[in-house]
Parts: sequence; C-alpha cells; structure tokens
Amino acid sequence: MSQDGPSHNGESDGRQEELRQEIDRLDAEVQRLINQRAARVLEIARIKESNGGPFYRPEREAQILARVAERNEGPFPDEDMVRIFREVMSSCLALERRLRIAFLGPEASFTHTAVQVHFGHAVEEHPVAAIAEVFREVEAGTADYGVVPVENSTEGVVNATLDQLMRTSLQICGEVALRVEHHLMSHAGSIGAIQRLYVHPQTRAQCREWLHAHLDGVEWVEVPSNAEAARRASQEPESAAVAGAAAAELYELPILAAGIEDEPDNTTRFVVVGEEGAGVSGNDKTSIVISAPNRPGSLFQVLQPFSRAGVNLTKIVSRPARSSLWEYVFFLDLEGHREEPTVQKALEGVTEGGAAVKVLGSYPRAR
Ligand SMILES: C=C(O[C@@H]1C=C(C(=O)O)C=C[C@H]1O)C(=O)O
Repeated sequence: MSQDGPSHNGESDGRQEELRQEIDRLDAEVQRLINQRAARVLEIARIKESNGGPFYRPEREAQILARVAERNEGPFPDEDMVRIFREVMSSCLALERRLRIAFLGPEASFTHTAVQVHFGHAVEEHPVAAIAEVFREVEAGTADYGVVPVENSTEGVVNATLDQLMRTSLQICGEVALRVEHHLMSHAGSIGAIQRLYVHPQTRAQCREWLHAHLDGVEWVEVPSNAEAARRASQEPESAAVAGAAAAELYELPILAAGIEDEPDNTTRFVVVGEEGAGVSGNDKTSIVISAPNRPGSLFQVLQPFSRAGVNLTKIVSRPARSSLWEYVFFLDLEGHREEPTVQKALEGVTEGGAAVKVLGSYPRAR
C-alpha cells in the first residue's frame, strides 16, 4: 500500500497524520538542541584560542561517547546512537577548526574507514601512499593528526608502524579497532566467470583458505592496496578483487561473495598520532617501547615492575633493535594512563632495572 495514497481506513490515517506532526515537532526540537550545543562548543573554542589549548580533546570525546552508549535506553540501537553523536561532535569541532587527517591511503582503504569511525566526516581527509609519509606529514605540521594500522589479529604487527613509533616524537592519542571484512567483488557476474584476481598480499593471507578453495585456477595479480585491487577490477569485466565494502562502493563493484576472511573475527587495530597525547579519560591504555640489555633474566626484569604495581599488560611484542647499543626492544600495551600513579610506579621500576623506556602515548581505549 502506498504511504500517502488513499486508504480505506480513515481512523489509522488520522493517527498516522498525528504521529507525523509529532515527529516534525521533535525534529525541530532536536535541531534546535544541536545548534545550542554547537554554540557552546564555539564558546569553548574562543577560550581555547585565548589560552592556546588544543582544539581536539580525544579524552573528552571518548567520555561523551561512553556516556551516550551507557544511558541509551532504545529502541534506537547503542551503536547507531554513538555514530550520530560522533558526527555531531565532528561537525561541532569543525566549527572550531577543521582537522586535517593524514592516513595510509588510497581512498576507501581500511585506514580510511578507521579515520571516519574515529573523527567522523567533518574533517579534511588526506590520503598518502606510505606509513612513513603519514608520520612526516604530522611532524611537518601539514596534517594535524595521522592514522596508521598497527596490528592485525590474523597477520600480526605492522613493522613499518612500529619502526616509525620507535623513532618519532609524536604521541599516540587514540586507537581504533575495526572488524575487517573482505569481499570478492567483480563485474563477472559469477565466480566461475572470473579469469583474473587482484589482491593485496596481506589480504590474500587473510583469505587464504577461501581463495584456494574457490579461485585456485585463475591468474592472481598482487597489488599494493585493496582499493587498488578494486579500481583495477572495476575496469576489467573478467577480473575480480578482494577488498572491503568501502572500495566496492567507491568503484561500484557488485559483491559476489561476502565475508571471505578465514578468521571470523579478523580485526585490525589502528593508532592515531599527533603532537600531543590525550588526557586521562578514565578508561585508557598506554603504549611503550622498552630497550633492555641482552643478558639472562632481562625480560623478567622488564616485566616484574608491572606485576608488582598491579598493572595489566594487554600486549607484548619483541623486535630486533636497529641500534648497536641494544639487542632487542619490546613493545608493550598496558591498561591505564601515564599520569596515573600505578602506571608511573611501574615505569619507574623498569628504568631502575636498567632498561630504557619510551612512552609512545596514553589514549582512550577503542570502543
Ligand atoms: C568542545 C570541545 O572541543 C572539542 C569538541 C567536543 C564536542 O563537540 O563535545 C569535545 C571535545 C573537543 O574535541 C571541548 O574541548 O569540550
């Protein structure tokens, strides 16, 4: 039945009209409140301008979004409510200052999605071709913040990012965890008609079993990114690509098989880097890198202070050190903020044990 067309039921028509009038009133109210909110944010911006404080406050935004989810009573879903508030804050912040975000591109990469999840859409997006370039842009001040992948639950750490974190003076001020879903996309019409497959080596590794079971006989071409795979497949009807939903949308490619990754909860973690760290949000993580002398018991000595201070470690990764001074370095993620006494006590303990510590940043935990 058409929504606006004639109906045989006058009573329900009347009720529908009444409800629509109510919705119109509520919409006007919501809109008025959003503008009231924006006016307050602008006032805060003027205060920040006079005292030189940073405009973007990740800890404050994280607290706001946590409260939105906590107090949500539905029927509107928590996740959707958070997304709407994320965009409201994004546009409010853009009134103060539109942030320029450098990220590992190209457009429609998973890192691009991470940028939008973390900052919303009211930012200037600046895709670059390499992880080192993201850091350079932020260090040079040509971007306010940078976003790069740091680890994948199937494939492990992204070494290029760890190397940059070891070197840079930038701080990690945020993290994003994305469920990474890979799809097979093509104009071929059916899987059987595919003759060539464009795939990024890491994506190929994440979808190994499915690809071997279904596309073993076709020509496989490695490409530098998922989005590039989709771009090429979009120009050749007999070719396919493995990429994410954003790339399928950008290049208007039909999805022939969805969610073909081998691990059902394939997740990639991204970090946000900037000149300044984040303040305490109350639900934070800290990333550090430790260089320890190469002698028996070294790792034990490095870890003991955390256990003594009651600080929970969420990740430990070792990497060969580049300098001759130290043999290897450890990347650790821990619960808590660097300004919290328990974390400070643990870090002091590590230094007292003879290891060198570099704090990469404290930041609100990913939602
Ligand atoms: C308004 C502020 O500035 C920015 C905008 C925010 C918002 O829209 O609520 C929150 C934090 C900041 O990124 C603030 O610091 O409170």
